[in-house]
Amino acid sequence: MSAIETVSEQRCFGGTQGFYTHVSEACGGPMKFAVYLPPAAENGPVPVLWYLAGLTCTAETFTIKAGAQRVASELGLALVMPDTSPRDTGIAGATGDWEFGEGAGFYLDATEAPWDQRFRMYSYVVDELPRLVQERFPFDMGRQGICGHSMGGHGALTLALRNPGRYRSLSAFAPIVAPTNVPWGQKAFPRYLGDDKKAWRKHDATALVADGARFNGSILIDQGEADNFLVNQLQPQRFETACEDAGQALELRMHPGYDHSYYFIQSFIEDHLRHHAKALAA
Ligand SMILES: N[C@@H](CCC(=O)N[C@@H](CSC=O)C(=O)NCC(=O)O)C(=O)O
Repeated sequence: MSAIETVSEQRCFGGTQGFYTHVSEACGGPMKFAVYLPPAAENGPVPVLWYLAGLTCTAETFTIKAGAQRVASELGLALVMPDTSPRDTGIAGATGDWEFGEGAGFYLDATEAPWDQRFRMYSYVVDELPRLVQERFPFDMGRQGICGHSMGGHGALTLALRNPGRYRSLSAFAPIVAPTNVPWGQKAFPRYLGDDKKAWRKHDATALVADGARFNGSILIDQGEADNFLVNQLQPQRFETACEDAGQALELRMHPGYDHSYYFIQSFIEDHLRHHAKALAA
């Protein structure tokens, strides 16, 4: 595991917004990530909220567009924003398609060549990056939450469901809840994971809940009703039904007029941060 190099650090709401890079073992090359440290971090370890972004996004997208730092500062919550995939992989077919490859890592460890060499975002986000950041930043790793948007919402749900006890709070904006049943997953999963759909189920939040996985707490999901991807790609009712059948606590809030953009995320990010801060209170 290589050292973290600082790209930039700037004062923000009394804390520090930083961008960093390091060489990742899991992803076989350089990776970028962002961290917001609230002012409370000057006095001791603070709880950590992981934010996983969607297709086409980088570590900058949420950091710049969501407007999360003001409330994170107030709540004493650190934010960590990983990139959405390895970059500059040189793998044929890894660029040029916004739904697959670079910028579209789907928070899984690919098992199919050539993707299995670099596209290992599950191990990166669950294992490598937490070990790295806890050495550098004053994080209370006993108080971690996870949130994400769209492909990153899929990441947040599947990582939390697969790692009981790791994350004490869970929320998502417009998540892909059933990738095995929608075009985004049906396009990416055969290439990353092969054709055996049994292997896809542990990367599908709805299938995970149906197969017995649970999150110990209530899951918050916000979804815009004017989201262009709602009917074809997102289908939150699939997850809602699975949670109802399983007795998994879920608050799914539908918002008329809101689309898939960061204007939607900006509008509700404060609710999510407060949801996490409440669950992560010491
Ligand atoms: N280029 C695409 C649109 C891509 C897009 O909307 N990406 C979303 C995430 S979609 C699911 O993971 C996003 O977060 N974009 C970043 C942003 O700043 O909005 C197209 O042509 O439709």
